[in-house]
Amino acid sequence: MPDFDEAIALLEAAVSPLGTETVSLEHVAGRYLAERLTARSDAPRRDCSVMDGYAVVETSTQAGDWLDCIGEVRAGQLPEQALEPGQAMRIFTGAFLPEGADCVIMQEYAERDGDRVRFREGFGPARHVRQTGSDFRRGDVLVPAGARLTPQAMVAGAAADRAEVEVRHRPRVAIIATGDELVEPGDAYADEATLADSASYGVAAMARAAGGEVTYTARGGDDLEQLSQLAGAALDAADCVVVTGGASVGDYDLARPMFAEHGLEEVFARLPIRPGRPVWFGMVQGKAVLGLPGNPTSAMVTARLFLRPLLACLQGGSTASELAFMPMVLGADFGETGSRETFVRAASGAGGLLPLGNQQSGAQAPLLDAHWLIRRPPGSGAEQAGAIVSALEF
Ligand SMILES: Nc1nc2c(c(=O)[nH]1)N[C@H]1C(S)=C(S)[C@@H](COP(=O)(O)OP(=O)(O)OC[C@H]3O[C@@H](n4cnc5c(N)ncnc54)[C@H](O)[C@@H]3O)O[C@H]1N2
Ligand code: MOO
Repeated sequence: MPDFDEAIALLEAAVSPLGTETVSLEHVAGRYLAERLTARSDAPRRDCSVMDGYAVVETSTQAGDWLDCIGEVRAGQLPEQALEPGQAMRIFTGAFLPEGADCVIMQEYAERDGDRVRFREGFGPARHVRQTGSDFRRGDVLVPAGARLTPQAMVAGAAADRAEVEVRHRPRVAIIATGDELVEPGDAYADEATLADSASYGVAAMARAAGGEVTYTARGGDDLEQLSQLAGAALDAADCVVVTGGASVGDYDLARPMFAEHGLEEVFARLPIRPGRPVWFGMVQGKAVLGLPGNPTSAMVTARLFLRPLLACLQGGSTASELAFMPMVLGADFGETGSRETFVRAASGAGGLLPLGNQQSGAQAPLLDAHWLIRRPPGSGAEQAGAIVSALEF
């Protein structure tokens, strides 16, 4: 049985990125780049002012001395003349410095008298100039291929000065919830034997947030023939299929059997992790199929640990960027976590991460506060508040 890291490596090796398309910059937020975006010019293109004020030659400017004011320059204009020592030019934030100038004095220090200007003590020493190329140079890679266009990356992407960019297709995701007891939320209260299907709503939301497009959803009872039909329809409608429930070893656990006649090639099934031991992954007709445990907390933890990396791989991204565990301070004591590698659900508090009191796989309400997963190696002992733990944003 592979461990968690080995399972992720197996998943990454099995999945190839989807094709690409050219999309206008306006519509690429959240998409993964299929090409790298390089700078077409320096930024700034010339030395420019970061303040509203006066451009001067620093060494020839003393507090109290009058300078000749020779015109002005605004953002979007090229300066019309060079500056000599003893002169100043009115300048505004973002405007290019005239040739000869090397410093901008904020207008708050200026006393203007017609064509003359002088400055009060205390205007230095900051020069208030952004140097040519101090942001980036022509030819620099601003966003690498495989990067996701996050809101921050959109700024760099747009600064690359391209109207259209090549991105990966969004993965079409099918989600099938299995279990006789499941009904659509809204229908459960009237029948005691039923349960609102909650897990697939969380999984769908996570798939969308990770760039997926949910093109097919279905709920199936514990009936192999019916489930097999749903599996076929899901494979037709999507690039990858997620199944919740039916993953374990019970007589009615049919998630893997329902893909058998479609040609399931198992990559892994059952992992030594908690929660989520029954998680499984395989390829069917070249499409990825991920099986998550039905217990809602287990489903969401395994969706975070496997679905997000899977969707990143399909979009040309890396599993590593989705699984960026980081050192975090523990805000409260907690006990030993047992022989399986454990992903403890935690809230964030002022003093660090706070493991939730309810760590049951079937928990639903506590997920609201579960913003972190603390990764505990197999056999980890008790830990005290203040310890540094490895954690992943959930
Ligand atoms: N003998 C064994 N029994 C179990 C094992 C095992 O190794 N040996 N593993 C346990 C573990 S761990 C988990 S996790 C569960 C998950 O198994 P399944 O994936 O087969 O899940 P189900 O049996 O279908 O459902 C479990 C639980 O969750 C509820 N559920 C299912 N789907 C949803 C949904 N979409 N929304 C809300 N709730 C859902 C379902 O009613 C059950 O209560 O198996 C253990 N058993
Ligand atoms: O592995 Mo299950 O997900 O613990 O309850």
